[in-house]
Amino acid sequence: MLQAGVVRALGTMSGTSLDGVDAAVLDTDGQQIFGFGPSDYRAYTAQEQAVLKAHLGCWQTDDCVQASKIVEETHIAVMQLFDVVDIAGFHGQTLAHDPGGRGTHQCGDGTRLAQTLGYPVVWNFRTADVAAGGQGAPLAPFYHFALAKWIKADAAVAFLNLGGVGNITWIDPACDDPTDPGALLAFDTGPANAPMNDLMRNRLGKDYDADGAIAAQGRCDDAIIAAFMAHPYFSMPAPKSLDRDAFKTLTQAVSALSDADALATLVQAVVRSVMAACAQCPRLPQKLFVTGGGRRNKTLMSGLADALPCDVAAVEAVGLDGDMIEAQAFAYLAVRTARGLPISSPQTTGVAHPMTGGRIASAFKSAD
Ligand SMILES: Nc1ncnc2c1ncn2[C@@H]1O[C@H](COP(=O)(O)OP(=O)(O)OP(=O)(O)O)[C@@H](O)[C@H]1O
Ligand SMILES: CC(=O)N[C@H]1[C@@H]2OC[C@@H](O2)[C@@H](O)[C@@H]1O[C@H](C)C(=O)O
Repeated sequence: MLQAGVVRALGTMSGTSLDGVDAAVLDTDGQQIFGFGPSDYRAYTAQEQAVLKAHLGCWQTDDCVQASKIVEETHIAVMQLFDVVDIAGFHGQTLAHDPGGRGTHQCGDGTRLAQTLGYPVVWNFRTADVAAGGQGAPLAPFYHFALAKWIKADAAVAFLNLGGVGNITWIDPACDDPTDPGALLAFDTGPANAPMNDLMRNRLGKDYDADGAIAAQGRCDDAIIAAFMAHPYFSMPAPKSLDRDAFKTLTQAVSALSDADALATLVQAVVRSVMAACAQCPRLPQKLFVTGGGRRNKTLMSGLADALPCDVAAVEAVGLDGDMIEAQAFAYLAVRTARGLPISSPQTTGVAHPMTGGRIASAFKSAD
């Protein structure tokens, strides 16, 4: 049983970029943020990454034993570096996501983590929402709402996460609770780093286009962008969510271009999808705070700043750590789950009512 009041929660995230495990400590009561603790990161080796990639699209636990083992062991290794943890949130690795069809699948067993680490671990965050008719994603938005309060935002703001996939949360900080109908609107914007990373890996054997340096040399192919923006996803009303590889046609379309032109085109695809996302927000945010590894891509950041009619800045501008927001989010959601508070709502996943979610794995093996 979690003690009352503010607790020390450790959150972990292994995102769709497949780059590694982020882990971060948050002091919270499940509603307010009281402070940030230490954080750490464990990169996947090229071999581990290849195994995870080979299991993308896998739905059955029995078919992804090797991937689950990698996810569990890397998480345990990084989580063991932290002391004084009251509870942890373990997202796992999304291998497949099809909320309107087969569901959503994050691999990794939270019970193994809890029993090894000796504290309760909340996991399986997305399944209940999908079972109730929601998208199961994005789930960071309630944490983004708490962050808007933490930075004392006094006008509408948005957080844009640029991971493998992009997602945005628009927030009205005048509201008191994230489940208030007008408090926020959140959804996946489109592909972000995943297509660029895949291109870098396949063509140049590198993880990513550091700082967007190669993209900066290229020219965007406008016909490819026009075809990309005609995808029905962009006119679908929010909330909505995406699987990592939902835009395979974009990857195929740039395959005949030079490295620089292909990357410049993929950067522009992100910029245009974020423009479309801003147009779907209830009103223009005064500021757009960018989090996730994509904020380090200078070509992408200057593309966003040029294209959007609002201020664009990395979250570091307001004293936050853009590498750790998602890990902190799962620390926050773990405490909400332990306290019986909702973690999703009609405005975040499209589920009919605010929903609790997540399973709590106890540190102790059950007697049977
Ligand atoms: N210096 C850099 N220049 C360009 N891109 C970068 C740089 N550093 C990181 N990135 C990009 O950010 C990615 C990692 O981002 P992040 O950690 O936010 O992804 P993630 O945790 O998988 O996210 P999500 O769960 O949101 O998909 C890298 O794979 C790379 O594409
Ligand atoms: C199914 C899934 O894992 N989705 C991820 C992915 O990565 C970014 C975007 O797509 C977002 O919807 C989500 O992650 C973040 C942490 C979220 O749930 O808010």
